[in-house]
Amino acid sequence: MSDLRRVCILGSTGSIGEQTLDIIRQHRDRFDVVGLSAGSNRERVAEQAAEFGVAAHALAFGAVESEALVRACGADVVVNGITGSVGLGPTLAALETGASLALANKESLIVGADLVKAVAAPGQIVPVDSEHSAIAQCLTSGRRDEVRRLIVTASGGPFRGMCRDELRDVTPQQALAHPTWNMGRVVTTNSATLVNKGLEVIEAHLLFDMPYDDIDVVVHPQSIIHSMVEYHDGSTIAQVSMPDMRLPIALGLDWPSRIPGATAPMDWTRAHEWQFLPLDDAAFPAVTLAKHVGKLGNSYPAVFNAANEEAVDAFHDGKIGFLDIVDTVRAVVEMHEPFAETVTRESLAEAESWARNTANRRIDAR
Ligand SMILES: NC(=O)C1=CN([C@@H]2O[C@H](COP(=O)(O)OP(=O)(O)OC[C@H]3O[C@@H](n4cnc5c(N)ncnc54)[C@H](OP(=O)(O)O)[C@@H]3O)[C@@H](O)[C@H]2O)C=CC1
Ligand SMILES: CC(=O)[C@@H](O)[C@H](O)COP(=O)(O)O
Ligand SMILES: [Mn+2]
Repeated sequence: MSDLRRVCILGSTGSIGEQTLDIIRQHRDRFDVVGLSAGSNRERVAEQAAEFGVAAHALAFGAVESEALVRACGADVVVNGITGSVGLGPTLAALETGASLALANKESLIVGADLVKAVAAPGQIVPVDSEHSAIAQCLTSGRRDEVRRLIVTASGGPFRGMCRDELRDVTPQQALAHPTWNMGRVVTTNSATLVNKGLEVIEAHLLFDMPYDDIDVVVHPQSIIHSMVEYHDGSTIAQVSMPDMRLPIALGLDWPSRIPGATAPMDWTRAHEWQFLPLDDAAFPAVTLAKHVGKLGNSYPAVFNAANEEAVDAFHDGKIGFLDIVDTVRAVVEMHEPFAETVTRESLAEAESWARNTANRRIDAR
């Protein structure tokens, strides 16, 4: 029996997926790829399968097929790098198999919070999102009952420093020019609106059981400090590294072991400065809105996310302006009434479908 760690990569053709394969390419003596899935990019998946020796029956396309793959491939660790709330089924499937879940697909945890937490064993979800990986690393410095606050850092995105009026006419191309990270289209747009930071506050609450009022956001344009934990003795522990997702992905593959050379270390011989700024809530209200839906719970976070996914598409299709993204999300959230007292897969699907239709009706009426 081989002692290689068996890895299944969902969303293998995307930014997270490709970077996961980069790490495995350097460490073939530690990892074996046993499954690959994507949305539609068959050509790239075929190339990856040939390079990593993955059998044709261990390739899947689409969310439902990814779920079946996870159940069949016998992975020790499943990397969920799918984009969007379609990642929920695969996340639940991975947890049900008992595999470790290296979670980049934050949407699945946020929309399916109660369902995901009901099936996840303690420590089974290893966050790959850079801020949450940072917090997980910082949390090893003290006891949980000694933690006072989590401080989630935000780059501020490409429009940092702009007021609402200046944001009105920014273009999709400008929104995709992230100052520090090279990522897929949805998460990059969400960074520009700060919806990503809102989702990350909910993600932090769910992963680390911290009350919303003890989770702060601070703008740190350099993306070198990936987040921080403040302890009750006044000490703050920060995780510092270059903005390179290969570090949190590598930790996700074999937590808590570290993989040598996952990223280039900081160069401390060079002068550089770090800035910390308060969030401009008037220009970027998405974080406050996300905290509000997080506190409401039930299907509200799913509705927030689904409306945002529709609005992001509409923005890139030229149907709405940049400010309309969060305005649409807010309007849909304000109209929402949960379909059930207790969340189920069915009630979530119903709420998401309602949110998408409501968002699109509002978008089309413009
Ligand atoms: N990129 C990053 O640095 C970071 C990303 N994340 C999170 O990781 C996730 C992935 O982001 P990112 O890699 O940037 O996104 P990308 O858009 O680059 O990649 C998305 C991947 O998901 C696949 N996919 C899309 N739809 C489906 C579907 N219905 N079924 C199966 N697979 C599907 C795509 O396949 P195809 O190519 O065939 O369309 C692609 O492989 C997101 O949740 C994001 O928020 C979090 C932190 C950092
Ligand atoms: C790399 C990563 O984790 C992204 O989710 C990142 O957080 C985006 O940066 P900002 O949302 O801070 O602009
Ligand atoms: Mn992040």
